Amino acid sequence: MSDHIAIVEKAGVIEIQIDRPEKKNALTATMYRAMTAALADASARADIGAVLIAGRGEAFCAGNDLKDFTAGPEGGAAAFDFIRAIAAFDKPLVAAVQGLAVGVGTTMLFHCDLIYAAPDARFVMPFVNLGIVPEAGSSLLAPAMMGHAKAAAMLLLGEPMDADGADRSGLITAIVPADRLLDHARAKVAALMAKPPQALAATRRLMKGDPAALNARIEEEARLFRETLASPEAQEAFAAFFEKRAPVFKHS
Ligand SMILES: C/C=C/C(=O)SCCNC(=O)CCNC(=O)[C@H](O)C(C)(C)COP(=O)(O)OP(=O)(O)OC[C@H]1O[C@@H](n2cnc3c(N)ncnc32)[C@H](O)[C@@H]1OP(=O)(O)O
Repeated sequence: MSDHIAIVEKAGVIEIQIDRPEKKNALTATMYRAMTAALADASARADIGAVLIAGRGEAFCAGNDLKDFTAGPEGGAAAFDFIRAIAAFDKPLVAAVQGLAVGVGTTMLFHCDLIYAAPDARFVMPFVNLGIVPEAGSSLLAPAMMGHAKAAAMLLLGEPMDADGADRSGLITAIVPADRLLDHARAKVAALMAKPPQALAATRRLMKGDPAALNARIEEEARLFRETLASPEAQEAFAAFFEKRAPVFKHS
């Protein structure tokens, strides 16, 4: 359970609503655990047909809580459990994204089937800037989805991508006006729920293909992520964030 994750269940759909607007919906270990539990629940129950992920407030999700990353060697463990759960999730996943989607706020979307974004959506994967490496299989999925050159601007330079760019790159399904975003995403979930479930599940499995390469990449990323998290580069990047200053990286 988490105060900052609301689980809303209606008509065979579980909605995971990220609800920590004062921290731009940054995810703590407790929040990841609540999301992972909701996915496990949705997967296990025959009466649940789909999951919708949304963020309350002006941002979708500012990524991992950076304070949690400084919490010792276990920093990031709950995040990787969530990543494994969402990558292996076996029912349709729909996301509604407004405002910022940073780090895992973007990379979780690679595992969603339908992604609707408000015009102000901004997608950022700033791992290199933080002295760490990409996660959730994004080092494999981002180049595959948007091409190496666009993925490099996001993953090597840490450049943001706006809603139009994300629409052109195939990162999202469609742009929807902010005031209709959640209703639109819910209507698409309802449309999925009206489909023949066996055919829908089989089609989704076929579209995802053999998961072996993705799972291997997620684990390789996790290993490097743990290593880099403890590096002086990452420590400097996190300290700079909380001290509200630019980081200084040493070249030796
Ligand atoms: C396995 C997963 C890996 C990852 O996800 S790596 C990615 C981690 N995420 C980040 O690096 C994003 C860090 N946050 C930011 O860069 C900025 O924030 C934003 C661009 C998201 C928003 O900027 P602005 O609109 O100017 O808001 P603000 O004043 O910086 O943030 C409002 C409050 O939210 C806190 N906050 C925002 N993001 C995080 C975070 N990721 N971890 C912890 N706190 C965060 C801030 O510190 C501040 O708090 P206060 O009002 O107390 O100063």
